[in-house]
Amino acid sequence: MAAAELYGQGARVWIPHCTEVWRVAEVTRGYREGDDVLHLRLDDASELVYPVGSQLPPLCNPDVLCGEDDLAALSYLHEPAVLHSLRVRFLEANAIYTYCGIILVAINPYKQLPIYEEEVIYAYSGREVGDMDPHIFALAEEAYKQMSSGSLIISGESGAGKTASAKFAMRYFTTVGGSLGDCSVEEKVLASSPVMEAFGNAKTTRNDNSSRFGKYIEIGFSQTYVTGATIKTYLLEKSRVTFQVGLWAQGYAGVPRAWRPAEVPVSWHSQEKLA
Ligand SMILES: Nc1ncnc2c1ncn2[C@@H]1O[C@H](COP(=O)(O)OP(=O)(O)OP(=O)(O)O)[C@@H](O)[C@H]1O
Repeated sequence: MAAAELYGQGARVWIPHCTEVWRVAEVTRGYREGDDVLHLRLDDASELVYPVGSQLPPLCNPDVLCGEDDLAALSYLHEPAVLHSLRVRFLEANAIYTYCGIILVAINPYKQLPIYEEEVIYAYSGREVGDMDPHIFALAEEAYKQMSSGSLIISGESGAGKTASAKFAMRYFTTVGGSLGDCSVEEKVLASSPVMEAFGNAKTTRNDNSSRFGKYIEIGFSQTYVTGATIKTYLLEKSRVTFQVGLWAQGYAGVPRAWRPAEVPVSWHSQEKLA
């Protein structure tokens, strides 16, 4: 569709904003090919002449699509549309999960929500993705069905909730899979998390219980029963190696070399301290 049609009078667009990140504005004078400005009215009724440069601002989706549980259903899929949809779902419906095609986007609610109980697990068991609200259990069910080839890749910035999501998925597998004979296997699998965290986690400014390395967790099944799990660690990010601030300040004096962060020479730390 031509730009003049899309940016006609009354069309709504997103414009960047210094504190709100994106703000909605309405086109007050239809755009014509070659115009170098767009006449807009913001939601507080103030008028704005917006320089379009080489790119027109992103268009808003129709209100009816707001809060859709799959971002792929949006007419316009761009940063402000994604952020707005996730925000509306989170604030208005307390919905922390949203699909984006086969990907599940999760927002860390930083509080316990009543959506992980056993009855919720059984509600998702045997269902197809899309039958129910987006949920980590829906993806876990999908992986459980595929069994031999299913993997869940959980990524996100520090504190996003990767470890928590992995634990919810493990709880799902051990609940729907149960175990054959030795009924404590699933408890052992779940109980491995605190042990791993005792060795491998540390408090950072982003997360009180931040993982220092990635984990590849392989859950073994015999038919549909959980028989055990193996955890391989990987990606020990050097930037994630922690140290005590006091030691930093002393330039690691007296600290064995093996205990110092390897990637930064001690002298650098000393200079940093002096700076
Ligand atoms: N769905 C959730 N419901 C409630 N609390 C959550 C949820 N997801 C994460 N949290 C909480 O948020 C905090 C950070 O989560 P988590 O440790 O899983 O982050 P992470 O992505 O693994 O971080 P890092 O990369 O630093 O290890 C934890 O205290 C966790 O309990």
